[in-house]
Amino acid sequence: MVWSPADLLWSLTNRAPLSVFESICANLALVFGATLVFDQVYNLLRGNQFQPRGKHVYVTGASMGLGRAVAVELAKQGAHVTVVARTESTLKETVELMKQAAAGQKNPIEQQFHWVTADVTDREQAIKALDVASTHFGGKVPDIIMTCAGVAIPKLFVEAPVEDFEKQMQLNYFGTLYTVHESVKRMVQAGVKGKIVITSSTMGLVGFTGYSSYSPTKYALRGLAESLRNEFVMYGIGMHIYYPGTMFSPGFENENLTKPLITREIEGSSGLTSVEAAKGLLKGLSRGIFAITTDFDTNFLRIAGKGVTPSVNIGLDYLLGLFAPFGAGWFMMETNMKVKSFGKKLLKKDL
Ligand SMILES: NC(=O)C1=CN([C@@H]2O[C@H](COP(=O)(O)OP(=O)(O)OC[C@H]3O[C@@H](n4cnc5c(N)ncnc54)[C@H](OP(=O)(O)O)[C@@H]3O)[C@@H](O)[C@H]2O)C=CC1
Ligand SMILES: CCCCCCCCCCCCCCCC(=O)[C@@H](N)CO
Repeated sequence: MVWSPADLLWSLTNRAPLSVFESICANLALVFGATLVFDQVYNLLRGNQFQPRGKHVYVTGASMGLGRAVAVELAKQGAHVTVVARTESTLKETVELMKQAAAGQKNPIEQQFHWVTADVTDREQAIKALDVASTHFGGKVPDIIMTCAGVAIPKLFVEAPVEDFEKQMQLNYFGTLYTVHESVKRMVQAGVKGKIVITSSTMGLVGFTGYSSYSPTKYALRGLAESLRNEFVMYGIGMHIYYPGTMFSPGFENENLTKPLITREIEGSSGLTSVEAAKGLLKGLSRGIFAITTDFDTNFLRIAGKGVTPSVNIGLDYLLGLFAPFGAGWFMMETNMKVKSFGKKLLKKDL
């Protein structure tokens, strides 16, 4: 095997040739190392792909949780931000937090912070909110749209009313769609090469007990993002999708009220604060990543189910992808076992 890159390098040391096994390992290590270096160099050459300073960013679901944290981080980075949700009082709080965050900047610019109340599941309200947000900028559509509004109502399938399925699809999918559709139409018309960032979930990459009404809404967003990423190439509009894992937010506290114990057991207790998640999301955007993750498990699931989604790091994704089936198989077996024993207790009979 003296012809392979690793063998050639090794031969420079004048030691006994590598065995076939050693050679394979060494070559894999070389590819692995090379992709890491390539990724760093590529990122350096490409530069920062997300510069919100002086841009107008429109954030839905920004009265608390992830959306609020994103808005505050953007304020720190010098963006003009319009925050949208249904509750005036908490939106005003977000505006205050943004002002405080912006005040701490090194080279502050004159920034605008606005709030608009709207129920984004109502198409007319969603469109009107965009109009209102634009009025402060001479009628110009925002440069960057980030949709964070969403809800989870975890329950066992047979205990969940059909209304739960409808409600979550209406907010998570259509609530996102209405805003994205209207804003992109305006961007195209005005020739704005903007960016769209939508929020899915780990549950947009995997499904398990308790999330039958939620997971499909987040998978739907994946389909939307995948289609639009390709379509927007013709306009120079950037499309991104964020797959957060657990975030300790007001929404999370709320969903835990209905969450079956088995669902908690499967999902575990680790998670990020909304601020950590928001920072991770913005970092992913600055690297120009299409499918953004901020935790190990979700990144693993992204790689395991990659299909024809653009890579984060081609070599690394491919290498980790070699191991993905083992992790996925393990997770599936473990989860099946957990659910089976949960079922025995619940139904008090053998399944
Ligand atoms: N927390 C988690 O563990 C995870 C969350 N996600 C997703 O991340 C996103 C943010 O989650 P999180 O921060 O926990 O959510 P929160 O419930 O904490 O916040 C949700 C935000 O959306 C707004 N909102 C809710 N309904 C509407 C509506 N009809 N119209 C307009 N705004 C609305 C809320 O404000 P108001 O009530 O005032 O309208 C609030 O600002 C969601 O899409 C969620 O599905 C994904 C993975 C994990
Ligand atoms: C090597 C093993 C790899 C497989 C790991 C799979 C782990 C799954 C953990 C799922 C955590 C759920 C997070 C999202 C929850 C969510 O979206 C709701 N909380 C919404 O608010």
